Amino acid sequence: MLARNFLRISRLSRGFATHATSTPAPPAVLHLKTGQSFHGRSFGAPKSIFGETVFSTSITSYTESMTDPSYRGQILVFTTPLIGNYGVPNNKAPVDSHDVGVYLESQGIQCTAVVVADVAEKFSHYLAVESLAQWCQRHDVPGITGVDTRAITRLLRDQGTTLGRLAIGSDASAPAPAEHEYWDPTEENLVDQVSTKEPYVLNPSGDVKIAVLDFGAKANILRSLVRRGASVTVLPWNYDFNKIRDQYDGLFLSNGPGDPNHCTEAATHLSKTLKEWTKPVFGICMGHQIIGIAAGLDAYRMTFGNRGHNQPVLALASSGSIKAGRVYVTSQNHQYALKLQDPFPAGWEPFFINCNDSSVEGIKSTEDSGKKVWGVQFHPESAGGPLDTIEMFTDFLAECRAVKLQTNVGQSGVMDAAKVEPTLVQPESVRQPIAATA
Ligand SMILES: NC(=O)CC[C@H](N)C(=O)O
Repeated sequence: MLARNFLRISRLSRGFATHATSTPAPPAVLHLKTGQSFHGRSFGAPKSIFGETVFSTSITSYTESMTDPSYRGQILVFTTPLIGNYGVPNNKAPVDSHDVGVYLESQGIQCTAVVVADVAEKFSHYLAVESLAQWCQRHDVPGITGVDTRAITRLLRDQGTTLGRLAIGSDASAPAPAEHEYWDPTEENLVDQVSTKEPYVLNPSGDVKIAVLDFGAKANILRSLVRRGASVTVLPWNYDFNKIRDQYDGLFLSNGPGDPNHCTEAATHLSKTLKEWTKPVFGICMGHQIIGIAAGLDAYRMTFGNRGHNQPVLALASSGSIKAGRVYVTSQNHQYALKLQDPFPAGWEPFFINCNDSSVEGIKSTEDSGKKVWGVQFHPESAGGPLDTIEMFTDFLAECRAVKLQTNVGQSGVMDAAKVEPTLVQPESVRQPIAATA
């Protein structure tokens, strides 16, 4: 009893640790390519970087947002003024064949830098092991605090997502970069940088076999499939699934960073799949955009995108747990969207629409198309954000199980496992280290 209390007290006191530094933080400036500069103080890594400046309206879950691979190349501005007050938990989960070895959304910080009005130097949470500043320092990611994030957000909202430079220390007194010096991450294929290089399998004994095309999958997408009993084979984003599709009961396309138009190779493979294969397909965010492109829709760049955990979407059709006419509050992080066109390509219909800006939030195959395909622009897996649409994973797997049952009826043997041999490697060893983005 005494020992338990002692453990509890020592855990609590660690949670209330303060990390005020004795030396004053170096100066920092956020320059925008459009000519505005915001002066503040540096925290995290003392390193200057370029990136694409975006804002998120999420109130909590800075740890999940910052480890979401879709933020690759981006300078993330939090509209919530106080960030860091619950610190950062340990991110190293036991690695086994059921899990991806992390508690957060990937191995490390994915965004290029963070911008906050007031970084919390004191943090308090029973799981916290370090402050936001210490975590950023350890991952070589710079931050700026003491800037007017409301003013920055209003600018970005009006002029759109803007290229930026975070200048730290002596760089902060240098003039702003010339326009041509700004680095535009969207010119690169960021998906190729974050996708797994080798296939790997999670939960190989699961009763239903799902292939995941990894465009930069958040860990909670993989967890959400595994925890519902699926065996999950994670494939590189440009893997031609058609070569092995007969071995699988369903195909899933993940989220991912950057411009979906860099991933036409995946869309080409997928259009073949959609023409020749009738098993269930589900895509989230980048995955949804790739499904849309394969279906014949266009993806366009939005002015400032949607980033936050409070985005309302209206369901236009019923499917599984989703009821037409209902509004669901969702987690989002995207800059691109599918263009709404009338009519929609034959065999497809809009599934969700955003209540704020009327952008397309989901598409699905029509009942009479003979297909079972769904794409959603938002993140049903949450992490962070509301769980209003989490049962879409259950719906997808229920459809996969139903199709598997039908397929197996009348067949003598089990499916031919010899045709595909994805190597079972522990996720840790296949995840790429976070490369410097400056
Ligand atoms: N979260 C995502 O998958 C984002 C998709 C794409 N990179 C976009 O910004 O629109």
